[in-house]
Amino acid sequence: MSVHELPLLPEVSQQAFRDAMSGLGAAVNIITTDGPAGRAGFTATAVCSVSDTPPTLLVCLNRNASVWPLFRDNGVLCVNTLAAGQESLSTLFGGKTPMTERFAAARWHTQRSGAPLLQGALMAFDCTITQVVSVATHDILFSNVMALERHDAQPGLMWFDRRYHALSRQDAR
Ligand SMILES: NC(=O)C1=CN([C@@H]2O[C@H](COP(=O)(O)OP(=O)(O)OC[C@H]3O[C@@H](n4cnc5c(N)ncnc54)[C@H](O)[C@@H]3O)[C@@H](O)[C@H]2O)C=CC1
Ligand SMILES: Cc1cc2nc3c(=O)[nH]c(=O)nc-3n(C[C@H](O)[C@H](O)[C@H](O)COP(=O)(O)O)c2cc1C
Repeated sequence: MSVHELPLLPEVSQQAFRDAMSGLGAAVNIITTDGPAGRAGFTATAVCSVSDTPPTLLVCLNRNASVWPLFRDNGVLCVNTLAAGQESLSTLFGGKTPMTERFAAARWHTQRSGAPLLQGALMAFDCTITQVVSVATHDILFSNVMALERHDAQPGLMWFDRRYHALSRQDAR
């Protein structure tokens, strides 16, 4: 049977999709930017490795987010992967909190792109945005990694089943 002959099925609802996606565990990241448009950051689990040559990752950003125009205009970002114990930062950057309040809760420095790197993050990927593809409600920000910082002796942080879980290295057998 070709794809054109498949019977018409009812659409998968937004809620059914979200419920199913809640079963895909993911790392928790704070994505930051800075530049002519100003400083901004948001929490994201939709982050993925794309290629190692050149080192490329992607971040999915909802175009309705208040931070969206700042990422578009600055053209740089940093993926700060959170460690266990940094859950409150994730909540702060994932809500409706004013930007100054979000950044006041931690210490930051810069590397090559000028985007803020979080002191004490598990990993920081300092990037230039190389390509933006709009799909449905989100923009996919393809980004070239220009510099890296690692502090990965700490336990990791996962978002799974709509809550945080600490992930220790000893569990990985
Ligand atoms: N990719 C995204 O834009 C994500 C957005 N969120 C936002 O964080 C808040 C809390 O999320 P949860 O507690 O996990 O419960 P939830 O029921 O809103 O989401 C469950 C799962 O569905 C997916 N999801 C949620 N909203 C989405 C969106 N607008 N576009 C694409 N995928 C989406 C994510 O994988 C998420 O973990 C919600 O406001 C949600 O919209 C959370 C995770 C990813
Ligand atoms: C655990 C978690 C994961 C999230 N992942 C994403 C994501 O991958 N992409 C996205 O656009 N928004 C994601 N969000 C929502 C954004 O963090 C939120 O919309 C952002 O802080 C902008 O909010 P604002 O419009 O109030 O500034 C996530 C939120 C939480 C709590």
